[in-house]
Amino acid sequence: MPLIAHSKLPSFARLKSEGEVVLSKDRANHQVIRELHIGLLNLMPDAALEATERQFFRLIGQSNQIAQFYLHPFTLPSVKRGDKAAKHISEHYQSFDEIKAQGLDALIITGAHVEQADLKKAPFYHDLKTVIDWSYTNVTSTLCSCLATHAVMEFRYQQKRQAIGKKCWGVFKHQIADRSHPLVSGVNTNFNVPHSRFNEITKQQFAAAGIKILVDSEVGAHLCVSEDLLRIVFFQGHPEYDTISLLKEYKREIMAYLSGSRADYPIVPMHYLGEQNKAILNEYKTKLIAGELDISDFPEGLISQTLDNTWHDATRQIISNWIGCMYQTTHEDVNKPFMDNIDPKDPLKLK
Ligand SMILES: CC(C)(COP(=O)(O)OP(=O)(O)OC[C@H]1O[C@@H](n2cnc3c(N)ncnc32)[C@H](O)[C@@H]1OP(=O)(O)O)[C@@H](O)C(=O)NCCC(=O)NCCSC(=O)CCC(=O)O
Ligand SMILES: N[C@@H](CCO)C(=O)O
Repeated sequence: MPLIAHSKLPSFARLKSEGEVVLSKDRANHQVIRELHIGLLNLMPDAALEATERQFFRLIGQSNQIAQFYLHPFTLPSVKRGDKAAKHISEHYQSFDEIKAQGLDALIITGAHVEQADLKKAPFYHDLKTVIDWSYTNVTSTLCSCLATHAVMEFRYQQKRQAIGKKCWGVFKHQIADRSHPLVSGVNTNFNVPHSRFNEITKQQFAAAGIKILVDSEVGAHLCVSEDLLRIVFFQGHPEYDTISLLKEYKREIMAYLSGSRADYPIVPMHYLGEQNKAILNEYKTKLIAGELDISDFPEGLISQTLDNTWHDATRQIISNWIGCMYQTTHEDVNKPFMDNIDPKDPLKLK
């Protein structure tokens, strides 16, 4: 929530010059206080569909205890679904036409499980492009996660993602590359983010497209913003992941090994597990391969008790900053992206 500079106390000006959100009394008196409407385009596979809803809903809810958020989940009909997920979607999700009629202040687009680099082969390619085109002109800010970042880079900036050659999988150290942007205000200078991907947009590609890198890491850029510094926010990692998400993916890979759909036994996600948990999983592997245990013995319950989460605080702060930046610029009418005095080329007046 922004501070109101209701007196000439020098600290207000000082904080404002440091990038904190400080409103003048006049601006505060005229600000429209209303609820916010945020869309969630959920492209995650069936098994992760509802967990992903909860991850993003939780982050939005925790970002501010006073503002009121209406969340609008939707998906694309071109994503193939099983019966259970299809029922959930038909009962609880809106259609894209309903979303357009409703109007959104902000949109989150999740990642999706598409391993091949060429996004054109994804069944939802054209539908996703339609949503992204609509959102750029109708929504104040769109936050893209992982594959959605790759898709926007291809659709809007002609930068195609590239196969890394192995899976970037684990929890990695990140550093803030530009401490002056309000999206990273109040975030620790170093923090961790989970990644789970076979593909990447390189730092050179972001730079060539005029995209600003705000958070960087040993596995590449994570948090970036479009040239106007707000309208598209890119995550390349999965900062929304639950503590247990990578363990569930690891178990899925062991199941793939057992069924013969992958040749090698998976290595554990990097920098995610302590020594004791690695030892437990190593012993499990030995006994599984020897036929003494099966997949039902996978020690998920035991390991989950001591898994660390070293990314959630930073993610919540970034989401809170994103909501704040969006609220300061969005129009009173949810169907218009910006207030009349806002320049869409520089909505935060940072240039
Ligand atoms: C790994 C699985 C298959 C696990 O699902 P399962 O149904 O097998 O889980 P389970 O062990 O049977 O447990 C079911 C319980 O766990 C919950 N659950 C399921 N998945 C979860 C997750 N990821 N995080 C947290 N909780 C999760 C369910 O809601 C359910 O909770 P209740 O029992 O309480 O209801 C799934 O999470 C999944 O598909 N994850 C992959 C997501 C993904 O593809 N991410 C990468 C995007 S990659 C990208 O964007 C780009 C890729 C690239 O370009 O290379
Ligand atoms: N951006 C608006 C709030 C949303 O209507 C304002 O600051 O008045």
